[in-house]
Amino acid sequence: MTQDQLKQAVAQAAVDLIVPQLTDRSVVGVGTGSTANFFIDLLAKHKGFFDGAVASSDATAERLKGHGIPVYDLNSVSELEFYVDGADETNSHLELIKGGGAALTREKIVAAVAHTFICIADGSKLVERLGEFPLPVEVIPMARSHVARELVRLGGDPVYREGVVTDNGNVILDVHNLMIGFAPDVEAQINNIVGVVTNGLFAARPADILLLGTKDGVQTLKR
Ligand SMILES: O=C(CO)[C@H](O)[C@H](O)COP(=O)(O)O
Repeated sequence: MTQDQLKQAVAQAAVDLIVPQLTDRSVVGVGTGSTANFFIDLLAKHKGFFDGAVASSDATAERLKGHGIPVYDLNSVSELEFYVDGADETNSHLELIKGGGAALTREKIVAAVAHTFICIADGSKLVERLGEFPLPVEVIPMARSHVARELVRLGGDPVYREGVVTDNGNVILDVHNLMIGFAPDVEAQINNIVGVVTNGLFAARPADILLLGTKDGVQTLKR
């Protein structure tokens, strides 16, 4: 199976998991990226059986609207049963690295609100130790150099993602070669640097369910 077929399989598994639990009042949190896009396209076949969605990026909002799925501002939604999103890396504790698509901050916000965070990923994303994928950090533009110096002090090699501006008007530093020991501590330490909006470690709020696409089928891992 190709990587895209694996992504499609996990997207379908997420639809199969959540759709029977949705009502006409349900609002679904939707992530960003190619795996999330497969999910959106498959979820759209069930529109009308749920109320709408909250999007983790402008791109996702556009795709949802393109399918005729109503998109709500998170502030107008009192309850979010599910958040479905991809990841750049996951470990067996369902701690993640996200932000390859620069949407990490809104993704983290929507994940924080949702009761159940379902991560959908092809098997290549499962790693023993997080950190081979450079850790994205969203930074207020004027703080870029300061944050980069602090990240070097933490042992990382930050690289400015040239030409990328997030939906929030900020910039991204991708941190290479960072030793991620206890992920919740590293997440908090980086978020404590003045000028950091957030970083792409999802350890304080990991996924609840991981649907992992392998050549032997979709595996379900739970925390
Ligand atoms: O965090 C993300 C976007 O900010 C994505 O979930 C992550 O980059 C995975 O993307 P893809 O599904 O295209 O492999």
